[in-house]
Amino acid sequence: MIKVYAPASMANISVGFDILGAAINPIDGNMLGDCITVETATQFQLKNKGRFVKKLPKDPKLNIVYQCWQLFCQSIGKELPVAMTLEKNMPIGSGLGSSACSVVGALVALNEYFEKPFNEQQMLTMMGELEGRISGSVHYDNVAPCYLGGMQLILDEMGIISQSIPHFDNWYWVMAYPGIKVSTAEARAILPAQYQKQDCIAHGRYVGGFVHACYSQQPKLAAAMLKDNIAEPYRKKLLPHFDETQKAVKKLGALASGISGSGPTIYVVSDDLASAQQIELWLQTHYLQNEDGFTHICKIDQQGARTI
Ligand SMILES: Nc1ncnc2c1ncn2[C@@H]1O[C@H](COP(=O)(O)OP(=O)(O)O)[C@@H](O)[C@H]1O
Ligand SMILES: N[C@@H](CCOP(=O)(O)O)C(=O)O
Repeated sequence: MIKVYAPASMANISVGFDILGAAINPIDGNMLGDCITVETATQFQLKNKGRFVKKLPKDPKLNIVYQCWQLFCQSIGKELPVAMTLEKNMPIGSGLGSSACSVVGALVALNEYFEKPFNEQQMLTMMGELEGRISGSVHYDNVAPCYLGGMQLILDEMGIISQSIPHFDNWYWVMAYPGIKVSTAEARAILPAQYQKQDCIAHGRYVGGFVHACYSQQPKLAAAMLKDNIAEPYRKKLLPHFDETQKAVKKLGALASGISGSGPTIYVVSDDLASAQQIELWLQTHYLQNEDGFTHICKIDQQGARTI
């Protein structure tokens, strides 16, 4: 039997729409991600369990884990009789890469079970295709960090889909999921088809500046560059009182804040644990909308998907 844990991820990180993402890990030891097991069977079976199992599609063939198995079998050229179990611990439509957790967990578990028929690039290509089926277009900024860990910059050139870039070890990422759903496909559909020249120039400056600041280890500059002029102006209306929340966390010492993925989770950066804890408390009281909501103080997860 193989069991794989696939961690939550925050895509975009404000500056890198579709090209930047990081895997995250709560510092209190909680496992924020899906788990998938693969076992021997005489015919294919898929069982679902976990806190968010009720939010999965009713039709089992629409479960992305089933589609992972199908694509894996097609790519290998034969039907593989296995029993898979999805532990759906991640809320769907949360901005924490829930579908990526299932995609990466399922493909890594299958690849491990069958003694690695596919290499890293082949795996990432399959992951991107499956993520694209869900959101309407291929984007690797959740699957790459979830699979490989760390902060990943999507390159998609010369056969290289993604590579990791340095980050700041002392940064805490306070994540707050309010408990409401935002569909990634819908949050992509509301974005403009074209952008003004000055917006493209500013965007290049922000993402280039952030990557430069990460490499040269200038945390203040990096935090100042965490600006989103591509998605945030159009998506913030989907989140509860976003502008007020940003102002409030800034007063509590936040270095930066923004939308995680397509939302409604927000991330807040702090380099001080006491301030991160105060921010978390404020978010628990003011940002969460129902009992499904939660907060976690996280660090960037270096490992990515792993057998447990
Ligand atoms: N195993 C799965 N985990 C998460 N979503 C799934 C899964 N299987 C199918 N889906 C569908 O994929 C879509 C995921 O929605 P999306 O807004 O992209 O969520 P997220 O951004 O959290 O990945 C939903 O329509 C959901 O029903
Ligand atoms: N770059 C994508 C990321 C979506 O992340 P998710 O966690 O909301 O699925 C986008 O912004 O559309």
